[in-house]
Amino acid sequence: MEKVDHLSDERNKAEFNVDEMKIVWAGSLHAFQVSNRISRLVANDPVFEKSKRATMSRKELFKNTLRKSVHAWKMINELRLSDEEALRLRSFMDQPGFVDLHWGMFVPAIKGQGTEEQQRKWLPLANKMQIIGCYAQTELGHGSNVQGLETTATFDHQTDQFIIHSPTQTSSKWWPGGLGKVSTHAVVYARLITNGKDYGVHGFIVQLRSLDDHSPLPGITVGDIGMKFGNGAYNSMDNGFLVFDHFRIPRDQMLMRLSKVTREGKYVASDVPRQLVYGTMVFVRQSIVSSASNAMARAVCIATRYSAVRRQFGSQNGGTETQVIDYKTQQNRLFPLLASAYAFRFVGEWLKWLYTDVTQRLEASDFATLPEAHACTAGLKSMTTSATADGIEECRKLCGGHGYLWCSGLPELFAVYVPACTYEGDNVVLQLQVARFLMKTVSQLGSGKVPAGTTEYMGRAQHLLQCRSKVQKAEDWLNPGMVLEAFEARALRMAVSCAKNLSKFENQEQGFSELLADLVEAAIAHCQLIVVSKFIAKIEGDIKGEGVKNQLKNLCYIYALHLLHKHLGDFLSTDSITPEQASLASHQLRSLYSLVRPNAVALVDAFDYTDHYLGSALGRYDGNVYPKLFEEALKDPLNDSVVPDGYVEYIRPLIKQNIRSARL
Ligand SMILES: Cc1cc2nc3c(=O)[nH]c(=O)nc-3n(C[C@H](O)[C@H](O)[C@H](O)COP(=O)(O)OP(=O)(O)OC[C@H]3O[C@@H](n4cnc5c(N)ncnc54)[C@H](O)[C@@H]3O)c2cc1C
Repeated sequence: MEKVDHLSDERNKAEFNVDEMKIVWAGSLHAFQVSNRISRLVANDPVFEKSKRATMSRKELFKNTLRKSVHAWKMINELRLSDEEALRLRSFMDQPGFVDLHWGMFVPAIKGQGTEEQQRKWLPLANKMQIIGCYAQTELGHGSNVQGLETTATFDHQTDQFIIHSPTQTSSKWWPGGLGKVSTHAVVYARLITNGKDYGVHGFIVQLRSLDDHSPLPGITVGDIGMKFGNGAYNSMDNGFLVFDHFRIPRDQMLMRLSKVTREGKYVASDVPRQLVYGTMVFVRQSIVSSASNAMARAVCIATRYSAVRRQFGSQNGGTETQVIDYKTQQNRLFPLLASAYAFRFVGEWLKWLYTDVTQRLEASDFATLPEAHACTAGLKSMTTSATADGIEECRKLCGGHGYLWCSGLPELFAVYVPACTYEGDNVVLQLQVARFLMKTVSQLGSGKVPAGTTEYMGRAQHLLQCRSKVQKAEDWLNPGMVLEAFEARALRMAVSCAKNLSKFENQEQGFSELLADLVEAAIAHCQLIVVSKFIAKIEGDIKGEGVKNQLKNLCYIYALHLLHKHLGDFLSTDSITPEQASLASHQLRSLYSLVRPNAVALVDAFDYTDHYLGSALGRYDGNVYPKLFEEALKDPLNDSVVPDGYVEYIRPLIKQNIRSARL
């Protein structure tokens, strides 16, 4: 049968080379080729089928995850996939599971915090998956406040062991992914106590389950914490609890790269600087920012294709109705999200570079840029995940009623994505770390210390505190210098205003608590400036492909001007722009929407997502939405029979007015 493409008209309208844009989106020709090949490999393998997840019981879903994970592992080995290809395969498999934590947290923790000897012992086992690990930090009583953790690791001089213990119910480990049912080992964070002194929280490698029959070792109680938000969704993951009852591990299972305990029980800090741990944190957070762009892109791809297919109102003389994507309200909600997907992609790319830079500097014992790198990754993790979670929900609404159907792919995407606002640091707590860093930077202005990296603009404080925007006509908002100056002035003025208000308090900490909300706003303004500036840097660079750069320029200014519009209060109250300039920005934004409109479908095609990965009846490549919706509906277990179970017991007695015969 000939394939229909309901979106071919849309694709024909594109004013740029989509294949070249695919390469820009992927980051390089090589990255595109890997993603393209691996995503199709996954899509064509029946084991990776995922459309029935919503109707599976928790146990079926969990077993299905085990099956997929082991099948993926087999493919990785048989096809001798590289680390990069294996990572892509797990990501296109698109089912949260224990492997995410094994590769994403357990292995990096050993690499970052283990001595060379410990790495030689544990990494080969982990790399072959002969042991499966998780990352057990959070407890029932404490997550954000890591220093408040209660689990103890007390050194026993006589046996040369640590005794790991959960002294209270609130000290039970609670949340670690992969812990509940699968992991054989964990990196456990506990308070190190030796010679009666508490040295604070440290990491330990702890075996949890027998490698013969998988039963928990004596002294360990472990299980799953129960169902989470949304059907299917994140419930494929066995987030777990863990209670220790005086469980013993050999001394050499303390992760000893940064500090160690000697045979005599002496605590010795190593000469390896503590800051090295931050390198791992920068790595994990940059990968979260990349995932944010992926999740945003998935949601936007679904909403854009469906908005082009869906028609409501506007028919004249029996003609076709208006595509909902042509409504300016739809564009005003959708196109900034499309622009955000690209913006987060490029800032994620830059963060990868930053990670390499930080690592090289750390190796040369240069810690100068670390606080700035740490603050900016924390802030970007927070800002991009919050915007993405909100963006997915907005895309669901953009798809009207059908967006609420499971088979739209959006409810599950939201349910799986939204905890990214909480794990790896609660988003508000992270912005407060950024705010502390900003307050410190402001307080040092004038001291001769020159702000660097993403705070470089603060070095131009004198100018930025006084300057007036030079925007005079709408097109001026397409001038990178003018856009950047408005964002820099706003961010700096908000930070300086917080610093001034803080200085009114005698007690700085009390002042900080009072001003928390303002401080978070200032931190967000700083992070938005980073994303805007990295997008501008991207479009000012060398970009190949007919029309590609033009499209990216349009998206870049949509991203910036939409933020300006959304946070107009900040821009106006800090006097960074005038009300007239704000209205010119809105005018320019509307023109940009018109430029993006004919390219919208091609711009989401550039993500190169397979229908398998999208998992959406609404976002299908061919736009053949309505037959697919029917097909999905008919698959529902309720439609297995025409007359439902329960008819005889309940419906019939009700309509026959014979309730007494109902089996209650
Ligand atoms: C799906 C999922 C997977 C997870 N996986 C793991 C894992 O593998 N391993 C692991 O160890 N943990 C894991 N976690 C736990 C996660 O890391 C913590 O939940 C997270 O760090 C937040 O901490 P919390 O739960 O203590 O939140 P809380 O800190 O209790 O947050 C509650 C509220 O208090 C606010 N708040 C807290 N402190 C402050 C402050 N100083 N100032 C202002 N407001 C504040 C927060 O903003 C939030 O609104 C996972 C969590 C989830 C949801």
